[in-house]
Amino acid sequence: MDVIRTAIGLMSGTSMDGIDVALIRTDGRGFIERGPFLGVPYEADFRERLKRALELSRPLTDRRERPAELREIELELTEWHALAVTAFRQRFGLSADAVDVLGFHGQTVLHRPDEGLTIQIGDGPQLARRTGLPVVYDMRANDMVHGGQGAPLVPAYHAALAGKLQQAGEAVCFVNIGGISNLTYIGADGRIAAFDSGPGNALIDQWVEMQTGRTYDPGGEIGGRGKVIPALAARYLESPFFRGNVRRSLDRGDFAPLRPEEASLEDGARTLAHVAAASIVKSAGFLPESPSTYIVCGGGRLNATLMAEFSAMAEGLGSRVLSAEAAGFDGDALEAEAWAYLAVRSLEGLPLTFPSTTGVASPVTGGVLATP
Ligand SMILES: Nc1ncnc2c1ncn2[C@@H]1O[C@H](COP(=O)(O)OP(=O)(O)OP(=O)(O)O)[C@@H](O)[C@H]1O
Ligand SMILES: CC(=O)N[C@H]1[C@@H]2OC[C@@H](O2)[C@@H](O)[C@@H]1O[C@H](C)C(=O)O
Repeated sequence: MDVIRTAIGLMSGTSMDGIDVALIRTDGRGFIERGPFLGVPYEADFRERLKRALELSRPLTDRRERPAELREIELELTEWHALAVTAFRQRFGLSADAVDVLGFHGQTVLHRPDEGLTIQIGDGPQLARRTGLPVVYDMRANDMVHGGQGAPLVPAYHAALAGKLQQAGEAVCFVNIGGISNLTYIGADGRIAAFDSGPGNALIDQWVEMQTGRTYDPGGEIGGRGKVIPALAARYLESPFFRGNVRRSLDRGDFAPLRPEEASLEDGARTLAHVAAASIVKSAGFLPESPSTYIVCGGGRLNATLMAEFSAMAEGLGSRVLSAEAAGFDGDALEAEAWAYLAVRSLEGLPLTFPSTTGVASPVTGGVLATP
């Protein structure tokens, strides 16, 4: 029988809003028992530090390079993760020996798949020392070494979850609307296709923050009062990203933010919600077939304006749209759960990525193990 491990996944995504912490028990294959979840938001000052880390990383050409200030931020990020693990353990009464491994994503600070470069900051050995737990980290690198895009990695977990769906026997597609959005299609025959689909919340967040100081559009309420400006939407939707047959993965900075003079607060938020919704539908055109059901996870599912647009577009094409919760999952926890799942797969030497998920030449494992 396969070994079942208890793993905690730690995800700090492109929205840079905090750390998602989730526990699962799994064999890294078909057995998955989902446990608790905790979101640990960053303080405003630290979000600024992360933005600074993106700036500092822009000129880097070697993924191991750490200019002094970037290294400082890496250690601060690692400490935030150690504190998040402590908070999670205390909240859910978990002793140290109740957990077998941590799956540590770190923070992507630069992602240039065309140059074979992806950089995640986060010090795995330091996190292992601070928590006293084994840590699997740096899970994107090996995929790139083998010709993959280095993202998305969550599809392996989506595929495992698909077996639990009532919709089994139909083509389903997980949509993650984070800072960037990505899709995982699982056909009725189990076939997988996955790729980044376009800008998600990051453009909306940047716009709303620039105009109001709030870090996102709560419930999509601001955008709900605006109208779509077609010429601005077209500027994003006519990007070469949506053309050509090779799907590529995205960096947070690949789509330029709106400029203040280009729209009112409300019209900008509405236009960018439209762009996020339409990007998913455009990219879904590259799936093997139109899915019967979309299952939406990530913070973007809480933006009602974005969701109304996406649902109308998808339903117009004959697909049904469900929130992760309606499908029996936790849409906030899913990426962190995935990182826990991938950590266990890494320990087992199982592939994390596949030709149909990242374009890697053949299925490869990944991740580096640090022990306390
Ligand atoms: N109540 C809400 N209303 C509207 N939007 C929300 C709400 N809560 C979260 N969001 C949006 O979701 C974002 C966070 O989503 P999520 O945590 O899925 O992203 P991420 O994991 O950082 O990104 P990625 O998946 O690209 O790595 C926030 O930045 C915000 O834009
Ligand atoms: C390089 C990087 O960090 N990419 C993220 C980002 O955020 C969403 C999308 O772009 C996805 O490709 C990926 O994250 C998810 C968790 C993934 O790898 O599946």
